[in-house]
This record gives sequence, C-alpha cells and structure tokens, in this order.
Amino acid sequence: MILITTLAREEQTVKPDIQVQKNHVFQAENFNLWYGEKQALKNIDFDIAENEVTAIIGPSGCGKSTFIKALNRMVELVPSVKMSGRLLYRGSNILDNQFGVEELRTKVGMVFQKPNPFPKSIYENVVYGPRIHGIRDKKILNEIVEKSLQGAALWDEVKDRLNENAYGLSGGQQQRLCIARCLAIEPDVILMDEPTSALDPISTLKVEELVQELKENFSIIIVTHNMQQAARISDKTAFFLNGELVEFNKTSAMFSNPDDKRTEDYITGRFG
Ligand SMILES: Nc1ncnc2c1ncn2[C@@H]1O[C@H](COP(=O)(O)OP(=O)(O)OP(=O)(O)O)[C@@H](O)[C@H]1O
Repeated sequence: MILITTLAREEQTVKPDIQVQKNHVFQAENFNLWYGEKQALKNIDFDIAENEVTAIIGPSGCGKSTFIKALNRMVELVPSVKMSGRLLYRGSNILDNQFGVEELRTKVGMVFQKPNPFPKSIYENVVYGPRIHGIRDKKILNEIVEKSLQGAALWDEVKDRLNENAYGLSGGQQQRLCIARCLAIEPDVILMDEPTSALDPISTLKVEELVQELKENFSIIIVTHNMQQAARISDKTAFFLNGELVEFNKTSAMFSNPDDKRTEDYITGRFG
C-alpha cells in the first residue's frame, strides 16, 4: 500500500507540465512574434498533427512565412526578432535557450519558394547534409542518394546523370532535388514555403503528388497562396490574417463551411 502511494506520488512529480500529445509534432501556445516594434504574429494557438499535410493560407504579409520560419528558428536570423509564448516540438519548447537549434534543424527540414540547389552535382547536393553529419562511407552515401531521390520522385529521371551539375535540371526537377536534399537528413517534419509558386503546372502537379506520398512518413507544413492547392493536398488548413490565426480546421470543413466570415471572404476571393 505504502509502495503504491509512493509510486503514485513519484508518477505525479515526473509528469511533464503539459500533456504531451503523441500525435502532434508542433503545438503553438499563445505564440507572439515582433520584428522590432512591429508585431507580426499575435496569440497563435494551434496544434499540428503528425503524418498530415497542414496548409497555411492568408493574404500577403499576414505572417505565414514568419510562422513557419519560427518552427525551425530560422526567423531568429533577423536580429530584431522577439518572441513570447511557447512553440512545442514533440512536447519540448523550442524557444528555451537550452534547446539545440542544430538538432531542431536536423528534425525540421525546409524547402523554399525558389528551388535553391547548390552549384554542385546532383549527387553532391543530396549528400551535402549527411556529409556535414559525419557520414563518409561511400556505400552509405550512395544508398542515401538513391533513397532520397526515390523519395522525391526524381530517381528515374536523374539516375544516369548523378554527376552532372544540378543547374542543368528543369525548375521542377530542381525543386524535387531540394526535397531530396531535405529527405537525405531524415527529418521528422518538412516545412514548405510556397514550394510550387515558381513552377509550371506539370511540375506543380508532380510536387503536389509527392507531398501526398511524403505524408506517410513525414509531417508536412506548407504555406501556399493557391487556394485550390490547399484544398487538393492538405488535411487541415490554418487561415492567418494580420498576424492572427482566424480559423484552423479540417480542410474539407473549412472550404465547404468556414466558421468565420473573414475566412469565407478570403477563400471565395473577396480579398487578398
Ligand atoms: N525581416 C523582417 N523585418 C521586418 N519586418 C518583417 C520582416 N519579415 C517580414 N516582416 C513583416 O512581418 C509581416 C509578416 O510577413 P511574412 O513574410 O511572414 O508574411 P507572409 O504572409 O508570408 O507574406 P507573403 O505571402 O507575401 O510571403 C509583414 O508585415 C512583413 O512586412
């Protein structure tokens, strides 16, 4: 009896202060961000589930990019940035000073608006991250290259030209190479900031199909200006306006029956 009471007490003391929800990769809790005096994000509160595609939509300047750049702490490259509240990654607050930013970035990869391969061969682009992490074994690197390019649906198109310069690829292929480069470090979450806005419709479709496949193994957060794209590929959608999260819901629900008039006006093209 005494033992049970002691164990129960110990259990109580080791309980984390928040309920870690295993199926959430990120949880924003009353998160605020300022660039100098200007507040760009206000009281953001929402949970991002694993193995889903979460779309972030909203008009220009509403804070979409700022939010996803906060999730891998890239936003801190701007010296005037201040943040408050909590951003939990798998239950740990990434804003805590002791949270290792390098480790975070190996877990949370990012793909940008414009494809940005390095001026190196296709092969060297993919092995860049693993090499930084100390992998030297040629056989392992070869396996990473094949697996990552397969994962990014690019392998068949480039397997015979791995030593050619990445700049020789089309824009859509370059973007899939950037996705492969991201996969090579085996992230948990992939952030995508308007990944198809610089691509033609066929390349866009390929990247959209790829995103659907990737969510089986990764959690994806994608900023998009394209309403149809959000509706096509995401499970949940967050609508930001003037730095506030107006609505967060299942994409199908938000696009068929939005809760907030401002969401309805935005998705029906009345502004933005
Ligand atoms: N480096 C910066 N310094 C100061 N203010 C910034 C900086 N970056 C963004 N902002 C401001 O923060 C607000 C949010 O910008 P952000 O780029 O996150 O918006 P966005 O929704 O991604 O816009 P877009 O759709 O045009 O990319 C804007 O008012 C912007 O001017």
